[in-house]
Amino acid sequence: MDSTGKMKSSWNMYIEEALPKLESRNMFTPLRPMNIPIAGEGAGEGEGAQTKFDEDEYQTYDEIQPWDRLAAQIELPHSFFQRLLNGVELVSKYELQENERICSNQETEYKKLILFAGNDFLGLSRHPTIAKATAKAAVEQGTGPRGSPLICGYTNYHMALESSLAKLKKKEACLLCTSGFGANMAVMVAIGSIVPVLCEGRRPTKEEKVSVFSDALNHASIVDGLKLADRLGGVELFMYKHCDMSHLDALLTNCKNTRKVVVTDSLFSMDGDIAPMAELAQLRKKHGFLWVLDDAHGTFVWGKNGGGLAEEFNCEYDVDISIGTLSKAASSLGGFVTCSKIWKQWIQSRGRSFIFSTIAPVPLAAASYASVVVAKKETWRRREIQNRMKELQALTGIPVKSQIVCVIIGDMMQAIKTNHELLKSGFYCVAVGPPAVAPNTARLRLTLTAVHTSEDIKRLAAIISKYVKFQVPRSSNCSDYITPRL
Ligand SMILES: Cc1ncc(COP(=O)(O)O)c(C=O)c1O
Repeated sequence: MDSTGKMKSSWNMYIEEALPKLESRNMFTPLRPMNIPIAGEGAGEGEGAQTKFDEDEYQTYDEIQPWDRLAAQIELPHSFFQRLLNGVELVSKYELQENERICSNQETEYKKLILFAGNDFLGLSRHPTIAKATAKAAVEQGTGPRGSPLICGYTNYHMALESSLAKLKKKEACLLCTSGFGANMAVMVAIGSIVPVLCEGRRPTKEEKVSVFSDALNHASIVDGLKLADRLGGVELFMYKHCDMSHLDALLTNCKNTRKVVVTDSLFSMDGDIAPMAELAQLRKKHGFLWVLDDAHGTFVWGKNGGGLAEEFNCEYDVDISIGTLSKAASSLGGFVTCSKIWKQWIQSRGRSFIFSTIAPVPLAAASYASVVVAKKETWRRREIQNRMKELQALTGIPVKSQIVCVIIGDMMQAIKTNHELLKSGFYCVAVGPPAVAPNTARLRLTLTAVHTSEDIKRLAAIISKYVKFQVPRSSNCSDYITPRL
């Protein structure tokens, strides 16, 4: 039992066994809290400590405001726009040089387009409350943190942000990382280092290893993190077919190791489909694995409070480690890991991409904190995304599962052609082809946001319906794709 009377998980006991071994080898790394002195007349010693993080002081709005629309717009240099129409997506050395020339030329003519390719799902990038919080922090505390979090870069802003994220995800603790990519790498490497630390130099037996089961379409940062974890010699890796719970169940059943981890994206960034959350929770009950969820695209967008897809599917307490990013719906920068206190200690001591990297500058930590507050309170943003999803599905017949809509076209040339029609009509989105996605599944990746209007969707749907003739169900395309991409 722990101090709250709850049964301790076997994974927590395992980490508890490993942590003292780190401590005895001086490899345990505590965070060092500190403040940056506030600038300005009359700001004396200790002023930094008085920075207040009171959610009620952040102004929020009940509906869309004029500035919100800017978050859905983008301007392209005219000559680049022309080149896109001429097929610049087919990247060659010449195209690279040409784009560099355009970048350095400072053009004066720009083409304004409606953006359907970004990850600013809530449209927070132009929110005045967030801009104000960012500017205030920059003026008062500058652009530091001046060092990595284990040296001198962990400020009261970072601490407040961690607490707000842990609360949002209903977890004991949170660890900020440089990016979502770094957060995934840190968790995978930390998992991979448990057995080597426990074995203290001895080669582990096959049964002693941690078995990690990863969805075939997981993000590149999970794939790369697992490759590094594998090199440490303490894990055995299994890839299961994309979102295929029968395959995962069979692999888990056949695996005789006692320590198992399942890692999956919650919302797949190139396919727009959602992991079968309820079934994963059921399988966790059956097999007792550690569930690691990368909720990069779900956080702030899904769930009543914006807690993400685990909140949406009512399985927040089944997820053991929830990873997120502040670079998408929060419209800032940085990654984070929410978990138990003991896992946080382990990850901050073993996750090399956390240890050896600086986290967000103070103004961006302030921006992220303001985003968390605004995202939680402005619930209309989540509602509007759902409305846009329903409208697009009703108008096109495309099964819209999330705010990321993947229109599979198959042939890359056809995908580029359709994209040109969208560009001509004033929409910016991207055509994605292999190797980023499986062969013959070239697609348009569209992202819907809270600041798109019904009128945008109507116009977009009219073009898509006219040109996309090769729609095939997404799930059937990828379920057999088990080769890790890139
Ligand atoms: C599923 C997923 N995880 C992690 C990341 C990395 O996040 P970041 O951009 O903060 O490094 C991304 C970004 O594309 C992503 O799509």
